[in-house]
Amino acid sequence: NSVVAFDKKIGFLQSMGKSDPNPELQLFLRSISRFMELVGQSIYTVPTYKLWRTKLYTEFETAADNVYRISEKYVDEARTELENQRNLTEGSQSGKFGEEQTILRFLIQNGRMPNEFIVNFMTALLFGGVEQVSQFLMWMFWLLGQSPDKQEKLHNEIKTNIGDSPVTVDTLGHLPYLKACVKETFRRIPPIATGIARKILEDTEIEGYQIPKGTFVFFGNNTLSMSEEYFENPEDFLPERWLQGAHDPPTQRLMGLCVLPFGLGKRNCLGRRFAEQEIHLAAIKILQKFHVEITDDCREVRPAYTTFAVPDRPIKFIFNRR
Ligand code: HEM
Repeated sequence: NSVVAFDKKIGFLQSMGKSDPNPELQLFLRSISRFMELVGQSIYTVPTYKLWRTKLYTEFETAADNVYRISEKYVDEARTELENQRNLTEGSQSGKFGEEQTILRFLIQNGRMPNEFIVNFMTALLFGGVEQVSQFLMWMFWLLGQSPDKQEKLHNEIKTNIGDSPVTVDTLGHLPYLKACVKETFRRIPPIATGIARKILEDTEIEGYQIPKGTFVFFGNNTLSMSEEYFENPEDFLPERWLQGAHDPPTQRLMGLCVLPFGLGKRNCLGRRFAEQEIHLAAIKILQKFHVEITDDCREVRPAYTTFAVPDRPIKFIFNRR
C-alpha cells in the first residue's frame, strides 16, 4: 500500500523481520494502530475531550502528529525525486515527470492541492491498506484455520485454476469460492461493527420511526450480518451461501445488502477494488505455499471493536508448508 501512497516500498515487512527493526517505521505502525484505537474509543465515550485536553485527546494528538509527520517526510521525498527527474528531463514540454503516472505524482504535478491535503489523503490511503487489509486477512485465515475442509476446497480451486503460475486478471475472475470466502469473512466479522455513518439531510420516516434532519445514523453491520432473518446459522462460516444458485436472486440481493463492508453510495470506499485485489492476491499466494492452522487456544478469540474489528487476544497461526 505504501507504493500507492508514497510511490515506494517503505519496508514495513522487511523491517519487522529484522532483529533491529527500523525505529521510525515501528513508531509509524504503532501510531497508526493507536490512532485507530483512539478514534474508536472517542465514538463510545462522553466527548469531554471537546472541552478539555483529556488523556484520550493528548494521546490521540501524539499519535496523529507522529503519523502525519512521518507521512509528510515520505511525500517530501517523492516531491524531491520528481524535482530531480524534472531537472533531468529539462526542456521537455510534456510537463510529465518520467514515464509512470501515479496518484501522488499527479497531485504534486497538478499543483492545485495544498501539501497538507496531499499528506492527509496519502495517509488515508495508507491507513486503509495497513490496518484494514491486514486485519481482514488475519480474520479470514482465523476462520479458514477453524474450517480445514473449506480451506482445502479453496486451495483446490486455486490449484485447479492457477497452479503455480502467476496470477492474472483473467484467472482472478475465475475464483468464485475465493470470492465467497472473502464475502463470508466480511459477514462473519464485519470490519466496522457500526458500519457506515450518515447524517440525515431531511426529516425522514423509516418503518414508522421518525428521524429528524441532522441525526447521525449508523448502518449496524454487525446486527444485520448476524441476523437469522437473513442468514441461516449465522454463527457458521459458510462461504457456500454466497455461491451462485445457492439462493433465489431476490434473496441473494437482500443478503448482499446486509453485508456492505465498503459502504455504499457516493462516499463508498475509494480503495475497494485495490483492497479486494490485495486480499485475493495475498490469500492465493499464502495458500499456494501453506496450509494454515491456528493454535487451539485461539479458537475462542472474539472481535473487540475499536474503530475496526481487532482480536481480543493475539491469534497464533501455524504455517505448514505444502
Ligand atoms: C478491507 C479493506 C477496507 C475496508 C473494509 C474499507 C472500508 C471503508 C468504508 C466502510 C468506508 C466508508 C464508506 C462509506 O461511508 O460509504 C471507506 C472509505 C474510504 N476508504 Fe476504505 N476500506 C478498505 C480499504 C481501503 C484501502 C486499501 C484504501 C486505499 C487504497 C481505502 C481508502 C478509502 C478512502 C480514501 C475512503 C474515503 C472515501 C470518501 O470519503 O469519499 N480503503 N472505506
